[in-house]
Amino acid sequence: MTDQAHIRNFCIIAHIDHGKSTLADRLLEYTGTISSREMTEQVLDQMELERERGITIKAQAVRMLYTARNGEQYELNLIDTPGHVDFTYEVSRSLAACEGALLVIDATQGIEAQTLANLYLALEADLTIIPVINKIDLPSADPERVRQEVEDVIGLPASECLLASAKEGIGVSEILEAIVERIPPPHGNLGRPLRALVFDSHYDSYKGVIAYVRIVDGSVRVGDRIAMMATGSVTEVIEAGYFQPRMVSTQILSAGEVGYLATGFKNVKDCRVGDTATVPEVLGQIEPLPGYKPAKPMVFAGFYPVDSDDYPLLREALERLQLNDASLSFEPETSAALGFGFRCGFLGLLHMEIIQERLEREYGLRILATAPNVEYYVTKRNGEVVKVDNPSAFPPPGEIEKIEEPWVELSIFSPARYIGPIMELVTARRGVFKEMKYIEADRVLLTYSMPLAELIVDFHDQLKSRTQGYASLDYSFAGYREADLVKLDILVNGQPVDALSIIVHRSEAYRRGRALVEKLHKLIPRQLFEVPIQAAIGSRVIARETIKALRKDVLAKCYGGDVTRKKKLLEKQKEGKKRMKMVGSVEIPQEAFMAVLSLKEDGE
Ligand SMILES: Nc1nc2c(ncn2[C@@H]2O[C@H](COP(=O)(O)OP(=O)(O)OP(=O)(O)O)[C@@H](O)[C@H]2O)c(=O)[nH]1
Repeated sequence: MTDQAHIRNFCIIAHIDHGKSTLADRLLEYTGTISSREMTEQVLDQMELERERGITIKAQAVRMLYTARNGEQYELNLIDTPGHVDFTYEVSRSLAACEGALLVIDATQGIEAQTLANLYLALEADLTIIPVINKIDLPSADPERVRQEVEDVIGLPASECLLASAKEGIGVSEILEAIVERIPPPHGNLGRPLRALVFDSHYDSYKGVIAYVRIVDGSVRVGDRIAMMATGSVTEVIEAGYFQPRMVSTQILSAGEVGYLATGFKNVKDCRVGDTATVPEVLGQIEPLPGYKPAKPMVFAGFYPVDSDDYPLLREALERLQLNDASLSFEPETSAALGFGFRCGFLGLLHMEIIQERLEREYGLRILATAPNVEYYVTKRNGEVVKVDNPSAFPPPGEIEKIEEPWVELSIFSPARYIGPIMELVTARRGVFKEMKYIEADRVLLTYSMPLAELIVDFHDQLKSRTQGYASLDYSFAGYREADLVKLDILVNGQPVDALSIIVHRSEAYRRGRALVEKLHKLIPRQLFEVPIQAAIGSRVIARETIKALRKDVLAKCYGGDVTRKKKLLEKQKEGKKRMKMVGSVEIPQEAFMAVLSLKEDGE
């Protein structure tokens, strides 16, 4: 147990790729927490997937011991924060466990959308900010320009910026000194009943749910009974400790400290991020720590096993992933076209991709995913309000009084020369311009409101391609607004394919219907008979294409001679079949279900 005056709790916030993980590694190395021999590429990014994608998904905490220039030893707790907009809430809870933050900015790039988004979160949490200008070793680094940016945009004195190269280890000891000198120690009340903030949790098959906690008041010992204030769940602490970076168990964690508690809970739902752990005796008598929000999925998609025998396995896999991920939701759904599957809810598109990849990689499942959509509030003529997270479940048009859809507030950072193309893109997506601010002579911050549904349809890729990769973006949920939306149905061979239905703005319906039908015409392979593809609103067909019947046998062109070639062709066909679904008598490939996602490319 360390006295609070000798504890510093901090995190590192940065835009993606500005060097957060590399700097964390250097700090661990410099403080001897981990020797360079033990050093794996990036200690804090544990999951294989994270490493491959170069992003951090789960927040973690590492304790370092550092002897400062004043001769005293400090316990420095570094809390890692997730680096993607889908995980803003998790970031905010990690920040709430700290008193200070290193704000890492790439000396060649300057401030980006997430630099600011994270900074605002840190300021909301009242953190002391230490700006660190990283990558000064690069020839294109311009630390003076970034220093000025920090002063002009963020409002911190340019003189407070530290210069560093995480890669070369330059500036690391100055950063550690600044952490001790500038970040205030925690001021918890040791004499009060326990209040501990859960800033992350994960499920361990031996120890149950491991909660990552910041002890705000009081203390907790192994064997103590604890209660979660939001969920009301009660358990006994099986083990307590901290990460260095491996788990080190201790008997007690006390006010100001950061560590883990093995709770024995069987599901992270009992121990949610943002909840407050206390002692059961005071439940209902003391205030929980502020800021708890139950995770709310924003993006929904149907997941169907390609092989319908895999349905029970898919359920089991989703259940297991959910043990570890309270923001993943799923419930069974049946599609006339795709059979039995699940409607899953995610925080955002990246979250969805991660889950799909894990199902395939860790559970060997082949999944057919429908195009993602948002959740609508539909008010019916009879006054009833229904939440609809699946386009095929939309009430018939005659029953609908009004429809509301989620909006986001969007900020985009870009060189000024791309303002035109960005404006065009956002306007085409029903975005509403709010504000433009010049950061420097040639860089702007543009703010818009936009429907979330428009953002999840390849917006990010479009933005990148229109700005040659220079623009960065961030968004936050900004409530529901009424919209004139219609359901677009797709009929293949005269049969409506429920999993291909999408919700679109009325003014866009014709264009989108046309584009979708054309795309499907290219994606659905020819069959032995003619297949009409139609787009319809209600019973009105607005677009049609016809896939001609297949006449020749694929093998015919091999003239029977080349056996290896024949084999290859058959292999290829088999490969293609893997992700096909028979819908009525027509085979539809996975790409067809995702076609709606890339529709805008051609249209705009
Ligand atoms: N030249 C140079 N490269 C650096 C420096 N710091 C980090 N990098 C490189 O920049 C890239 C991104 O660094 P990371 O540490 O993974 O960045 P990050 O901010 O953790 O990225 P996310 O985990 O995606 O948020 C890597 O290729 C690093 O090797 C530096 O000081 N100098």
